[in-house]
Amino acid sequence: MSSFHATPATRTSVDELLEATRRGLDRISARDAFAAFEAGDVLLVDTRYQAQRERDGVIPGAVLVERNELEWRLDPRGSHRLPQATSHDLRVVVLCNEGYASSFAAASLRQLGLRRATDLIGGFQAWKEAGLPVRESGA
Ligand SMILES: O=S(=O)([O-])[S-]
Repeated sequence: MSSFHATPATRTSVDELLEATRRGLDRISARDAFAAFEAGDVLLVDTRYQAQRERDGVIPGAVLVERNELEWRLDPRGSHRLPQATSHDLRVVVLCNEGYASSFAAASLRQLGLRRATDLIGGFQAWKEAGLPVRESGA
């Protein structure tokens, strides 16, 4: 009977992977993201879970896309794309709760050709702590 032995070619820790991923992103602070959002220059994409949104609120004007749908909703060539996802030049700022998962998410969008995709440093928590606009989820 044969057995399967997976031998990883390399072993990278998640911290190393995160650091390497972030080298390819020009991450943005909450205040700078807000300014760009106010200027109509970014699409803010909130990938937090519904439970997090219900607990902490949402950013008015941010688009809600759960992480598992992100690539399908943002690919400008995809049949399931958001109406806003019309160009690879779109400046997308992905946010999660604290700004970890969003770095991997933004890197994935870059692989789709969204060359300006990045993520929000500190995530929603940093946004809220900076006193930037938040409203209740569902309000
Ligand atoms: O844990 S997280 O903030 O990266 S979603």
